[in-house]
Amino acid sequence: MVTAESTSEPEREPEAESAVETARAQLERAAAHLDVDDGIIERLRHPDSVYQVAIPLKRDSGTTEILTGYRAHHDDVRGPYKGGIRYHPDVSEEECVALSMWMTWKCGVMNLPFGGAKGGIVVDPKDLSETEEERLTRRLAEELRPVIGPMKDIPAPDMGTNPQMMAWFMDAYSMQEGETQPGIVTGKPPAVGGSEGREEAPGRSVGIIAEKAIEHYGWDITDTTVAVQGFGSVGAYAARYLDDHGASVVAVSDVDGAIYDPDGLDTNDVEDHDARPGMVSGYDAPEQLTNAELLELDVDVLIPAAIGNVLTADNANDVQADMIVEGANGPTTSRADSVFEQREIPVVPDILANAGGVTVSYFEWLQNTNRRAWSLERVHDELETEMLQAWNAVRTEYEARDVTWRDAAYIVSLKRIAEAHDARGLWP
Ligand SMILES: NC(=O)C1=CN([C@@H]2O[C@H](COP(=O)(O)OP(=O)(O)OC[C@H]3O[C@@H](n4cnc5c(N)ncnc54)[C@H](OP(=O)(O)O)[C@@H]3O)[C@@H](O)[C@H]2O)C=CC1
Ligand SMILES: O=C(O)CCC(=O)C(=O)O
Repeated sequence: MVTAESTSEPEREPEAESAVETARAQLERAAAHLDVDDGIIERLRHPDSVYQVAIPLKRDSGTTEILTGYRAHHDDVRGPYKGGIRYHPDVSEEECVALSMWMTWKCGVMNLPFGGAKGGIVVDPKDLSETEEERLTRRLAEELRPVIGPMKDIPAPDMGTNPQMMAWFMDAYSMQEGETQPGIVTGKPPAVGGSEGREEAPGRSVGIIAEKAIEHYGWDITDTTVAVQGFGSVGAYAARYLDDHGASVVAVSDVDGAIYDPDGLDTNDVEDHDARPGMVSGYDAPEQLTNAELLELDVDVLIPAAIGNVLTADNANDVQADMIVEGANGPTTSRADSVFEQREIPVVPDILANAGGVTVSYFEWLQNTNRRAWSLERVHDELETEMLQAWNAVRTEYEARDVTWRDAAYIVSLKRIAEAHDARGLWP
């Protein structure tokens, strides 16, 4: 006999795929298409090293707190480690490792002479005054000194960090070295050797790649609707780029929620995270939505550009967008990816779409090395050239092998990285 109890739906646990599990599953899928030594793949499943630091922060109130920081180095076979520093309460060793892996693939797909790193501090930046931010960032630069350097590991901004913090970081490192070392960090303000165009670069590249994908599917950008989760360095510039190029950006969000206008928002009128964090959800728009509702809007292009793991097995079947372009790092779990593949919803991956940030960081590092500053126009032109080259390389694999866009981007990158490992040797 079937009892009421046995027929009731078992409560489903939310999907709990970790960022490292996602990153490894993505690597293994791509590796299956290539003839790469198993030893190299096994090596690339792990970071080279992870450095953990305890950072004393003297609060304005006079009390001292000990915060935890990490710097994960994934691979440097093609050049110095490169990747951002994140200030966020959810930072963990595991997350830094996954993010460092994505940096390796990102630099590979862009053909940049860098490897992958990522770091962060477990802290809510909204709880820090400006003087606390400065003390914390200077101390981080001192703590990380043994593992960073302009030819060794070059940090940059990520979630919760900004150009001013990069200037403090550069100053603290330079004071320890006894000489000005602008090339220790990228994403600085132009006054201290930062590149014009770095701040908007990751969002701009998301816009450039989304435009190419729209063109690839034969859509008209002026008939394309877009929803963007997150309105910071990546989300705001991506939304504004697409808005300026004729798309209708109908929804954007911050941590507290989303705003929606079916006729299209004026994205230049909405204040972004850098201008004033948390202002999006307070904007006077026709409708307010939750972040979860934004992800399920019936739009042409969905751009998750805030945190990781937002598209999971739990909501992938409810996503109504016709295409996803990843602005954030790791917004899609591998199980959600499988659902999208089955539903024939293309997912243009983070390692290609948001790679404009590290690409302009590379330009900044070149400018620092040569002590020359490039014009904004030159940065924009060279970024566009690099993004189109990467897009063409990925599209070639996508069409030749009949794989997903993510697999295609990984294949481009992994080929280059495996070839470098092979050439440097030590593989049986
Ligand atoms: N900065 C860079 O150079 C690059 C960043 N990335 C990636 O892009 C993503 C965003 O980074 P970035 O734009 O720099 O970050 P920012 O700190 O500049 O902005 C983050 C935005 O996301 C919102 N947000 C934060 N938490 C949540 C949440 N739980 N749900 C919804 N929205 C949220 C913030 O809202 P609020 O304003 O309320 O805080 C803010 O609008 C990250 O995954 C990062 O790794 C990728 C390439 C380069
Ligand atoms: O500019 C950089 O070096 C890295 C930016 C970054 O952290 C990222 O692309 O995720």
